[in-house]
Amino acid sequence: MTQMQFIRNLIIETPSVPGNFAKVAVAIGELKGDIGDIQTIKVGTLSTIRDISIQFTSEEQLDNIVAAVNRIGGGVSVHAVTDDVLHAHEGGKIAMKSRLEIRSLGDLRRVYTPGVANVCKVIQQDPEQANYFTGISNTVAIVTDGTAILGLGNIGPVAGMPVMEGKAVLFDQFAGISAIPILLDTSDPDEVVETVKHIRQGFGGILLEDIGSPHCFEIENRLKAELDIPVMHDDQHGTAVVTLASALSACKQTGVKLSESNVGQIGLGAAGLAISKMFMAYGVKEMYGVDRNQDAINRLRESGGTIAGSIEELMQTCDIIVATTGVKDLIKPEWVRKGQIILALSNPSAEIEPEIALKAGAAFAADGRQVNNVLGFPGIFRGALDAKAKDITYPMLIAAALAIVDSTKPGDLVPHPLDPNVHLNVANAVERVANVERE
Ligand SMILES: NC(=O)C1=CN([C@@H]2O[C@H](COP(=O)(O)OP(=O)(O)OC[C@H]3O[C@@H](n4cnc5c(N)ncnc54)[C@H](O)[C@@H]3O)[C@@H](O)[C@H]2O)C=CC1
Ligand SMILES: CC(=O)C(=O)O
Ligand SMILES: [Mg+2]
Repeated sequence: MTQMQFIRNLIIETPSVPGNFAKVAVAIGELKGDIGDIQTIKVGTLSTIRDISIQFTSEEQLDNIVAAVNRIGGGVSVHAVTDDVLHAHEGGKIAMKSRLEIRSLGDLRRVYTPGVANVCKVIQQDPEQANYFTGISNTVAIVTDGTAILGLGNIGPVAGMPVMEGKAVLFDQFAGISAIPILLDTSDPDEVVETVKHIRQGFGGILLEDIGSPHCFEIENRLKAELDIPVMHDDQHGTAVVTLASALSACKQTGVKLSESNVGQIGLGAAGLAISKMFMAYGVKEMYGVDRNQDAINRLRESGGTIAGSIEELMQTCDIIVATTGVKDLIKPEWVRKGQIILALSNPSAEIEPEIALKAGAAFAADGRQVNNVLGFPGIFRGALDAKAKDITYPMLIAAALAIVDSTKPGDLVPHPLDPNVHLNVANAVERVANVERE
């Protein structure tokens, strides 16, 4: 279980004289507060008010930060501490909205009875017409049992709902896909598969999310085999796509060949095993892995990977390190070798913070905020739905990874998630491959 990360906003007044905000930033930084967005709310002749988002790990740390800023004096003071994250979730983040407005009786008769009956008959006679006269083919179910919510563990599907709603927001905004969270009160593979099969006809695709290992493997394999619509466990394959892309970009920029590199994976659960398989499918010199769970180790060995004796040994052997354990600060800075590429991807807290890894000698370092499956899943589903694909295949995933590499600016590991081009490029690449596969 990771140490919790909190985010609050401090409303801070400083004199409108250069240098005062720097004092505030230093006070926050010295107490290890991580400054995020800074918004200037008001610039007066005498004083300026800013809304500063900070990330921290305990209430005590927050109290100390507030006290330190207030101690600066000379007109610097904290006016309020607000919780913008909780505020943003009030009432939930998604809602079912009508695409049509009913302004007249005529509208009512077209949208609902009696007009709608004719549309029902059209679909009854030719079920394919549902693709045109309903939103089914553009709707994805986000299915979770709540057993591996981020790195928070088995906290249940209701506690995980904010994550599912978040994924639905990303589907909508980055790919124009309607997504509906489905919270399951069972983790039994037979029951999960049966339930999803029973609801399948209302959806164009199924995204499995934060379903823990090992039951996620059986659930995904069976659903992929038994359903004729795209199914993808995002924590496995969405993450693997983005991880491969970031490793390729890092290699490109350091002149290293991925095919000649040793890659090490720490944590061989849902994300870690899929990442390892993706690297092996792409072709690396050797794929090493480590996990505290013997079954997870056996799964990597059966897939063709090599088992490292310990995390330290893996760090000594490998050029590229990926970690998905959910354990904050698991990687010690003294284990980092000069020139290594380190992707510590656990959310909400990384196995080693990028700044620490870079200071310890890494050539590239990133965490799960940057290298995040948000860069993959919206475009992968957009492409698969547009191609009317019946499955999401390995070639489609590799195409998605290469599209992410092509969308990455020189000097960066991955594109910015708000860059609409990345989602469009991923969608186009996936659709192209899906169309070729169907021919
Ligand atoms: N950045 C991103 O896009 C993504 C990040 N993740 C993160 O990866 C983490 C794991 O997620 P899942 O793979 O879904 O969970 P999981 O529960 O399936 O896998 C975690 C694995 O780590 C192993 N592990 C835990 N502590 C360990 C230790 N001290 N030493 C060695 N192995 C250890 C466990 O035995 C397990 O096999 C989470 O924190 C999640 O937020 C997951 C998906 C996407
Ligand atoms: C990003 C994500 O899917 C996770 O951390 O579980
Ligand atoms: Mg997840």
